[in-house]
Amino acid sequence: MDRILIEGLNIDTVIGVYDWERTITQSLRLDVTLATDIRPAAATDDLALTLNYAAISERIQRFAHEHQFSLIETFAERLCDCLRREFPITWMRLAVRKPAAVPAAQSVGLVIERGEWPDGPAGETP
Ligand SMILES: Nc1nc2c(c(=O)[nH]1)N=C([C@H](O)[C@@H](O)CO)CN2
Repeated sequence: MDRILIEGLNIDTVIGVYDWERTITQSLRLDVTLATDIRPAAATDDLALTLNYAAISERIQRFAHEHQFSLIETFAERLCDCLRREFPITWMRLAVRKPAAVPAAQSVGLVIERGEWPDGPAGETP
């Protein structure tokens, strides 16, 4: 199965469990993988037949400005729900990194996968 990628998307949002974190915005860095068959769009050169990575990136930025979660877990789960409701995404992987959270670490974060992996050649895995 083909994949559309959005890598290293920086977003600013209110996120964190501590009082001081509720008064500031912090950066998260997102990597998004979206399973799709690119062949209909490639055959017709038509953006409407694929997942528009620009529109999805804008939606992610808007989502980040609209919400103020404590945990990156909640941010990730709710963002996947939102994107899967609004775009024809059958399967996605989302990595959320919070680079400034642990100074001794380059970044901390999580990866989740949601949806059904589309049928494909036997043995193919995400
Ligand atoms: N699994 C998680 N652990 C922690 C989170 C989180 O969102 N998920 N958040 C924090 C604090 O907000 C931290 O980022 C402040 O530096 C701690 N652990």
